Amino acid sequence: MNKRIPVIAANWKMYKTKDEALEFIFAVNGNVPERSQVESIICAPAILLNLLVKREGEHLRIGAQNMHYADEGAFTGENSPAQVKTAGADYILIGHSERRSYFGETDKDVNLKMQAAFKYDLTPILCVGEQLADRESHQTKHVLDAQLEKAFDKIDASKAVKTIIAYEPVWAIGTGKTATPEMANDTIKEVRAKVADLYGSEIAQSVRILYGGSVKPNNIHELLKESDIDGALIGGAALESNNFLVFTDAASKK
Ligand SMILES: O=C(CO)COP(=O)(O)O
Repeated sequence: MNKRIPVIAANWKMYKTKDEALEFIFAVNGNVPERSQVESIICAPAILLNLLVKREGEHLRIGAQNMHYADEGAFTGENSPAQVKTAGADYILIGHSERRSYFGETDKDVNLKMQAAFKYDLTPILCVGEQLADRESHQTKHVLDAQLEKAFDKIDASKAVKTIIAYEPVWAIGTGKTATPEMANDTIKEVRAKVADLYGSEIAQSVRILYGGSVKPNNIHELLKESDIDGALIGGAALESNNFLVFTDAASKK
């Protein structure tokens, strides 16, 4: 089995002005580990993509947070996959729980975006996660399996293996409640088992699966010690350049 290269992805959500984005990128560029050690990614608002791409150093990469699945069309306010790609982004967040809950994104939309990502050679960071009520009623596995099955519909194995999956329990996002490292690892093992179900164990062992939800500089090390946690997708704490470097440094030691 090849070693899975850890991934640290910042999800900036709707934060940072142009000047704040520039300040961040100048602070981290040149200080992130080599890409052979860690994939360091900033998922930025679409309007900042090009600005950041122009300044990304050798080892930092830029991703978008959302796109439409259509090639083009009359969809006011949306960005197409080709626009994201030609802005220079390499990654695309798909199915973040905030997109699902505030913007009505369905599993069908998620699947169409997955297909569009591969069509335009963007690496998807596919977000899945259960609500608190799902966990309390022991439905976590059922909910995650359904999200994964639908997201990977019509995606062949050669593409699936390139997908980065982010397991983000919805109850842990922005709440300060982190899943314990053991709980996160156990659930990520279930996610990996579902990928094995869909594509076989070799592919499941190669796919990177991240944890997301209230990751902070003081819990990243514990999380990364777990066998199946291949990195993190981080919101609030990754808005600080110093923290981002703590995260990428921690991942370089995995
Ligand atoms: O939604 C998240 C990353 O996509 C997690 O956000 P927080 O790290 O702020 O909890």
